[in-house]
Amino acid sequence: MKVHGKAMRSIWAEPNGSVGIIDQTRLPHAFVTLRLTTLEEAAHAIRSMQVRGAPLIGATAAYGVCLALRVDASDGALERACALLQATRPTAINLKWALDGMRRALHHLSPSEREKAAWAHAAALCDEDVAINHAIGRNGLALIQEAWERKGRKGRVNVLTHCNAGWLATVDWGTALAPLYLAQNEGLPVHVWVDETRPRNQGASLTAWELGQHGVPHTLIADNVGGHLMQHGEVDLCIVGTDRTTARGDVANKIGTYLKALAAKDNGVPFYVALPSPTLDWTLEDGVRDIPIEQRDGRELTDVSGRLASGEVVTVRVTPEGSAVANYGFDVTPARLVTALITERGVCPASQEGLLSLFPERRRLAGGTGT
Ligand SMILES: CSC[C@H]1O[C@H](OP(=O)(O)O)[C@H](O)[C@@H]1O
Repeated sequence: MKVHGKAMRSIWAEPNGSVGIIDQTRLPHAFVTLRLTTLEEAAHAIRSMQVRGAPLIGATAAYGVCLALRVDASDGALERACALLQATRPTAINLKWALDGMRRALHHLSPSEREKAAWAHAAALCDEDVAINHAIGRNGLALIQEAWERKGRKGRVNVLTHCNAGWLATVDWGTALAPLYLAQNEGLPVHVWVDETRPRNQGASLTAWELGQHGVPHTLIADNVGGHLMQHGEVDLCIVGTDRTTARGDVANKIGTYLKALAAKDNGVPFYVALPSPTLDWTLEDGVRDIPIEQRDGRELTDVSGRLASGEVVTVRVTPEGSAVANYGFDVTPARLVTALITERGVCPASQEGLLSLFPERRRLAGGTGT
């Protein structure tokens, strides 16, 4: 997507063998890029959320393996790199998907062949992500166009989104926001209600920023406003991302998504999940029971960062000393609350049969290991 008019991706390989990323912890107050040169720097980038978003986490892990193999391309080094990267964050399945893909691409090669093959596989993974997301954009665009027709092509189509499932969460285009970018490019009058998404404020800091860069009309709202807007007919549809979706359509996504889905169900508002196939966990069915939910440092809740009038960015504490803090990063929306899943292969019901209709090659695995 474009940053200050210049087209760029969220991650890229530099000619000197380093990996370029956008430091998302600095947005929206500063646009800073970093160069990762070691496995440890790649792992830190994921752990610290300099990069975040399920697809981008996977891409960063793939490049982290490349950086590791430059130092040591032995079987042991490959396994140690995958283990270190896998341990960075537990919920997004794309991490495991990317690392499993790197292992499959590399384990049969001799150590001397591995680094070159790793860089090629990581690059191909990134290109595949861009193509998947653009296809999700096209499939989601049709839903926005249908909403526009339902409104008699009057006013604007109001879409609510939670957290950041935009191009910053992927290599490019985004998942939940891809349909909005395509709608904007088509001249459809869209408007986005952007949940701020406490405590990390990915909506306020990232979604609002990237929509603004692309000129997409949007309004930032507190996390608890969405239900009120739905009650008053101000939301035509919801589109959110996912970090892991089970074989029967249960959706793990940023904390608070489940509550939005409940409000949408109660008000008859379509609730869509943009789901790239690498984010599907075919080995699980019951997401509430089985998807691991990340718990992060309580300081993400007790402290907030912001920019002073002087331009200095500071961090301040907003809670009393001594209060216990629970910082759950994700929740799981049961499939029954999801109107449909927007995948790169089309839109389907949030169900095992719905997913198998788009991914029939998985039918032989359904009910088996699923991998
Ligand atoms: C397209 S994946 C976006 C997904 O990832 C976010 O989580 P985090 O920012 O903690 O990596 C959030 O759940 C988004 O929906």
